[in-house]
Amino acid sequence: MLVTGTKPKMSWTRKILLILGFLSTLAAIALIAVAVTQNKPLPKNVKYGIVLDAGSSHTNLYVYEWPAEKENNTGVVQQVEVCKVEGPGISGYSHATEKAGPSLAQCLRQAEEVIPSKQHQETPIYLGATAGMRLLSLENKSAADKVMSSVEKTLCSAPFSFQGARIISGQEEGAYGWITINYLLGNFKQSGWTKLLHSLKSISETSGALDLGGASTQITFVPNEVYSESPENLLYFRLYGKDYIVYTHSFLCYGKDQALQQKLARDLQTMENSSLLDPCFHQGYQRTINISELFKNPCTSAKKKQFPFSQLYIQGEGDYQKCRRSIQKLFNKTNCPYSSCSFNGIYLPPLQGDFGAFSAFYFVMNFLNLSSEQSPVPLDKVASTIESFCARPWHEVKTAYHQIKEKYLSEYCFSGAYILSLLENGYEFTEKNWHRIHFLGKIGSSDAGWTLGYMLNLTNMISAEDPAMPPLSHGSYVGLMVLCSLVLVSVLLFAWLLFHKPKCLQKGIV
Ligand SMILES: Nc1ccn([C@@H]2O[C@H](COP(=O)(O)OP(=O)(O)OP(=O)(O)O)[C@@H](O)[C@H]2O)c(=O)n1
Ligand SMILES: [Ca+2]
Repeated sequence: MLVTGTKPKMSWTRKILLILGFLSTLAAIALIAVAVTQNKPLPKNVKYGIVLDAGSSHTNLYVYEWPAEKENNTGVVQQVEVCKVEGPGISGYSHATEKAGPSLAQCLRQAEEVIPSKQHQETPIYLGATAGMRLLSLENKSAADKVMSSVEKTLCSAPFSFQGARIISGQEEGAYGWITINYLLGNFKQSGWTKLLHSLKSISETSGALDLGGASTQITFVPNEVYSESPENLLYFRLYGKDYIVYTHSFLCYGKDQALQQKLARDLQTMENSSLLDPCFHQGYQRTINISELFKNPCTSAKKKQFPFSQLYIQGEGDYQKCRRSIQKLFNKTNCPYSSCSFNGIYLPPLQGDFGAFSAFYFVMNFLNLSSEQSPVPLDKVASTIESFCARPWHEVKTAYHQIKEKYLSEYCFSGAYILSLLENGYEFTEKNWHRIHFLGKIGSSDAGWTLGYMLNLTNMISAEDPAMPPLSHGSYVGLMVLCSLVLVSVLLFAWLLFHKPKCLQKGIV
């Protein structure tokens, strides 16, 4: 048979099928291209901010950075640099006030290196002074003013945008510490599905904050119910569309250095000679203290009296139980004008939720290996560890930890005992809720402390209202759209093939 040269004519259905196939491939390619280009990282537009934490024992300078376009989101600001200022805290310059400012110069230079020079002018710089300066203001207001002027002068001459140097209140210190840790832990983040879940279950837990400095200590948390017994301890916040009623109290003179001074001032009251056998220091440890210096301080001045000696000679005894008993006397639990108190007649509502304990709480517990989150140490084990540490003779401790500064090392026994007294006797944490305290130094790359919260607040980076976020991020939205479109096209194609079997797929077609 003769085969003609004409090709078999393509049927209409086959043509449509081919066009549909072509179009759906094109659509799939377009969708994928859009998804890829849309999610390509934009050139980094970073902003910086600097906060100096002028604490009683030392000053730290922190540099924070965040993506400019996301500055009102929660959890986007992170610490990129910390610089420890050499020498004492600024309150230690009361006898040479003009030297307080220049002491910050080295860290300011370090900040200049971290931040690109074209952004120096727009970078805000803040200094907040805490309990050391609060005490100096009480003891010698004019010296305190001169110290603040000196640091202000130095910060003004730095190439950054100076936003103020001030002594912050204990309430602010507590509140900003609480904001910092909850911001870093993502507890304010309530967008999309988590928000829905939270509103269904009405859960919106924040973490309490425990800060222990050299001169003051703060406790801040959201109580279970609104107790209006002591309004001065309550703060009202609206953050990311949610209201918070926060309890806070700052105990001036109950930082760990001032607590030691208070203890020594008490011990002196009953001494007949200048030598003190101190159970809170290791056996074999010796220290000499100038008595007039000890009583200059507002935390001890009420106990000032005439002594027949001018120096106090401390001899370590290394007896934890005795040490705890002597520290206990610092917490007056006898009268409470409210339904419940911590100590010294200060209102404390029932403890609620988890607590992040930072600064010296962390330094001390971390040194004693008692801060592990993986294997939390129960309260009785914590006490026995501190007891055995206190019982070790000083020469042995010094050899074992020769790399640690003697000032810190010699006081870890006292500090461990003081922390347990403050938490157990002061705030009444028990064996039952001890596991709710988490000793933390950093959260991610940022130090736990009041500075980040302070900057977030002053730069208006925390919005009062929820930034009305869609339930899905942009990337997940595009990805999901691509996936759904592909599934839809395939299903349609398959269905069409099934019900309108084109001739080309039918048997017998050549
Ligand atoms: N590795 C470290 C670092 C500090 N410290 C001690 O921790 C206390 C200070 O802690 P910090 O939080 O830095 O206090 P300040 O901010 O200086 O004091 P305040 O907040 O009261 O103004 C001081 O007694 C210091 O000697 C310590 O034992 N071990
Ligand atoms: Ca501090």
